[in-house]
Formats: sequence, C-alpha cells, structure tokens
Amino acid sequence: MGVRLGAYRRGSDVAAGTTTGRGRPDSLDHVIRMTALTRRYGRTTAVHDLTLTVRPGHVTGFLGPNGAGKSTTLRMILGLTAPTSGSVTVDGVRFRDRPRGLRHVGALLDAADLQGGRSAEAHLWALARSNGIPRSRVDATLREVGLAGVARRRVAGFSLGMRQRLGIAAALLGDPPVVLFDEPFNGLDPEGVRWVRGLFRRLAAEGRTVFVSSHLMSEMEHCVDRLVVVGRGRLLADQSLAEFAAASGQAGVTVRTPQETTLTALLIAEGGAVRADGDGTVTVTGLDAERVGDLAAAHRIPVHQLVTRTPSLEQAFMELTASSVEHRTGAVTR
Ligand SMILES: Nc1ncnc2c1ncn2[C@@H]1O[C@H](COP(=O)(O)OP(=O)(O)OP(=O)(O)O)[C@@H](O)[C@H]1O
Repeated sequence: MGVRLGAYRRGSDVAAGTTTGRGRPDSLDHVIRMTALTRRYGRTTAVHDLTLTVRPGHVTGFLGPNGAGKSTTLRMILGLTAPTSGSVTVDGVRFRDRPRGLRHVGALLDAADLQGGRSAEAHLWALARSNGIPRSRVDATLREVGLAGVARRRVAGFSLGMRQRLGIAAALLGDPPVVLFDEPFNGLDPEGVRWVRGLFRRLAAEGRTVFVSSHLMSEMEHCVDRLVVVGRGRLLADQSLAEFAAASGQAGVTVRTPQETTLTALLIAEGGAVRADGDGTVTVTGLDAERVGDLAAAHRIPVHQLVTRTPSLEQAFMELTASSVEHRTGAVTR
C-alpha cells in the first residue's frame, strides 16, 4: 500500500473546487452530466428524470435506500444499461462511444462478479490488455490495494473484503480521472473502511471525480464533501455535506436543572422553544448553550447538565428518504 497512483494529477484550483477543469470554468473536463435521465423496467421507474452534475475535486456520495436507483444510474453512466430517455455523459461524451474506456472512467460495480478460476493478477492483466493499459499498472494497483502478496492466488478463495479490494484495483487500473464505486464498503473490516475513505479523499484531492454509492449515511459522512440523495429514482438532495447538515434541523441544547419550570419560562421569554424530556431535563432550540447557561446563571438557577446536540446526519437522511423506503422491517425507526 501507499504507492502513488499513476501520473494523473490536476491543478490545485480544481481540487479546491473553484473550476471544473484546467482553469476553464465552463469546461466539461471529468464532469459527469445527467440530463433528465430516466430508466423504466415495465411499471417500475428505477431512475426518474435525474438531472445532475458531478464535478471533479470532490468525493460525492450517492445515497439512497435499497432500490432507490443508484446501481441503475451507475450502470447508465457506464453504458451498461440504456436510458429509456434522457442522457448521461462524461467529459461531454457518452461512455460507450469511447474506446479504451477504463482510461477515462474506472468503476467498481459488483465485487462478487469475478471469474473465480483466475488469479487476481490475471484478472487485472485481462482488463489492462483490452483497454491498452501498460502491464506495470497491474503491479502498481495490486500494491495500492494491499493485494500484492496474493497476486497469484485464485480469486475463488478470496474473502468478500479481498474481492472489494480487487474491484477497487480494477477501477484504478487505467489511472482514470473519473471513478465510480457502488457500495465499496461492503465486506470490509474497520481497517479496510478507513483505508477506502482515505483513498477516496486522496483521489479527489488529485482532482479526480469520485462518485460513491451507499445506502448508509454512517459510511459516507466521514469521507464525502458532497451528497446526492435519491429515493425511488428521484433526486431528493444535491448539496455539500455542510449544507445538508445545516438543513438537517436545528441543533438543540439539552439542559438539566432542579428548577425546570422557572428556567423553562425564562427560556421561552428569551425566544427559545422548549420541550420537556422528563427528570428535570429540557431540550431548547433557538438559543445556544452559552445563552442558556448565562440566563440560568443570571437568575441563580442551578444547572446540572448543559449539552449541545448536533443534528444527526443519519436521522436527517432517514427522514428525507422515509417515504421512499421500499421494504420496512418491523417498526419504523424514527
Ligand atoms: N434489470 C432489472 N429488471 C427489472 N427491475 C430492475 C432491474 N434493475 C433494477 N430494477 C429495479 O429498479 C429499482 C432500482 O434498482 P437499483 O438496483 O438501481 O437500486 P439501488 O439504489 O442500487 O438499490 P440497492 O441499494 O438495493 O442496490 C428497483 O426497484 C429494482 O427492483
């Protein structure tokens, strides 16, 4: 591990997100552009009228519950599934119109979909050959994903985590400026998850377009800077992680006091909204912890606990997608 990827590198202006490519603000370089993208399967609309731009220099999380249309969207980007209507391009060109596609877009779609009889090395060699990629990249990417020691072992004996790593190696093989990952954390242990997060951040810092699907906010919130949320094929949110957090409802302040009634009256008079949580504890919104603490001190009200609650991104994601969840298990978890 730790081996740098190939020579691919972009200007720092791109990594900072100020332009979309080589200093030309209107450039389509490495931009994934979907326009009214739609895919129907019989009566199911897997992807509905999706208009979206995914830019370089960011890790963009593509979130949605099971069946939201994420895999179908990724497959349409790669030309593996044809849109019913609308279009999707990378660098302004449909992926299927490009020879040697892996040099432009690398993808991990289904890590289980491997020919088990081949070795890891042979699997990557075959991909390299058909995409005009030098053999040296095979060794470099195997080292990059930590599989150099098992390069000659048959894939059939690989754990799910090792298969994920091999799938990531295949995505990186052509040193592409655009990378797509469908549920890349599946099967990875905590060390693997940490490594993948770091890898994504590095790929984005190098100016690449990194588009990562997941149905779990907890996997995403530590490595993405932008979020695209879909539910039942429709776009529900397209914003920075900070914007998503800010829109996730107000942060509240929890305060515990033996003089709940008095403090509640003071907080309401001050413009706060107060909810009684029982046992002398109230949650206040509209006032920050400093104001709540100062108010209590000014009126000599003892405070036994004062905590700022930040909104949970997981909770916000579940609320946003609640009406889009295909199958529920037992009670609704809200
Ligand atoms: N080949 C297909 N034939 C029929 N229906 C399909 C096909 N592929 C996808 N669908 C349907 O389209 C919808 C979107 O599926 P898709 O796999 O794109 O969702 P997803 O967000 O990737 O879900 P998951 O997280 O479960 O993989 C689902 O209702 C699915 O059943």
